[in-house]
Order: sequence, then C-alpha cells, then structure tokens
Amino acid sequence: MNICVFCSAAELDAVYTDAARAFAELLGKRGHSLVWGGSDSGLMKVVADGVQGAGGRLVGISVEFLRASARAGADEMIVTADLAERKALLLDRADAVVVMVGGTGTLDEATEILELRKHGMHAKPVVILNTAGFYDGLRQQMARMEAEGFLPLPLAKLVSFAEGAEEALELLGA
Ligand SMILES: C/C(=C\CNc1ncnc2c1ncn2[C@@H]1O[C@H](COP(=O)(O)O)[C@@H](O)[C@H]1O)CO
Repeated sequence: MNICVFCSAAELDAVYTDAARAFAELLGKRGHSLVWGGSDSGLMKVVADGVQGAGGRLVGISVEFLRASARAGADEMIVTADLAERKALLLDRADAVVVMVGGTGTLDEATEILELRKHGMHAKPVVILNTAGFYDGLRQQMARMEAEGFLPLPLAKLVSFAEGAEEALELLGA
C-alpha cells in the first residue's frame, strides 16, 4: 500500500520518536511505501529513516518554498507550487492516511483530508495514531461534534483512532 503519513517537522521527545520509528519500521518491513511531505527534519525524518531502513519506498511531496529541506535519496520527490497542490497530491498518491503527532501543519492536512472524506470526495481510510494520548483532546472534541449533531455521518465512518503501530496498520488492512 501507499500510506500517507502526516506528522511533525519538529524535533521531539523520545516518547514520540520511538513510537514513530516503530510504526515506520513496521510499514517498511511489510513492504509498504511512505507518502509524506518530503522533508528531512524532525519526526518527518524519523519516519522516512525508519521506512527506508526497513526496505520501504519513499515518495516525497514537497512544496516550492520548502524545497531546500527536501530529503535527498527518496525514491521519488515531487515539488509542488503551493500547499493546496501538495495536499491534493499527497491524497492522490495514497491508499490510506495516518495522522501522527504534529502541530498546525499536521492538523491542517488532517482536517482537509477528513473534510474531503465527509463530502464523499474520497473513501481512503484515515487513522489517527494517538501516541501517548496526544490526540485525546481531539477525540473528545470530535465525539462532542458527533453527539451534538455537527457531523453528517457517524464519527467511526470518518476516522479511526489507534493507540499503537500494529493497531494502526490493522485498521488500514495493511
Ligand atoms: C524548514 C524547516 C522545517 C521544514 N518544515 C516542513 N517541511 C516539510 N513539511 C512541512 C514542514 N512544516 C510543515 N510541513 C507539513 O505539515 C506537516 C508538519 O507540520 P507541523 O506543524 O510540524 O505538524 C507535515 O506533515 C508536512 O507535510 C525548519 O524551519
């Protein structure tokens, strides 16, 4: 499978990097390809290193203003003109999406993919990897959206939450 991963570009604590490495190595060992933002920084680098080191393929979708931080040695590296084009291509090249811990960039990517799914523009599975309970707050917020009628479909049909790497890949059938 081509698995798109959204995750932080920041340098993070071992609780996050260890979990990201474990997920990436499993992805690579199972022969999947990583589709990601293409940067060689922070958790994005940890994931790319883990997948490549375990024999997986790397497909980077960078953007012109971040061209300088694109990873050398990816199997494919595409540079888009802007963030909107990049997000469209990240989804286009993926069979499934995993959202790992991240900041506003990750949240932007995740909500766009969920919004497109909500409107039936794609049916690719989306899993939020809830490392160390990082997304407990988001999960609670989404449960409230569902309970109070803000979602036009059951939350479970929009997104799944996984606590670890094995569960995330199982939810994707990967
Ligand atoms: C140039 C520096 C860092 C590089 N920054 C990014 N490189 C590539 N992709 C990025 C970068 N920042 C955001 N993205 C995309 O959003 C997600 C990460 O954002 P977050 O806010 O860190 O969670 C990630 O999935 C990327 O696709 C040094 O300044």
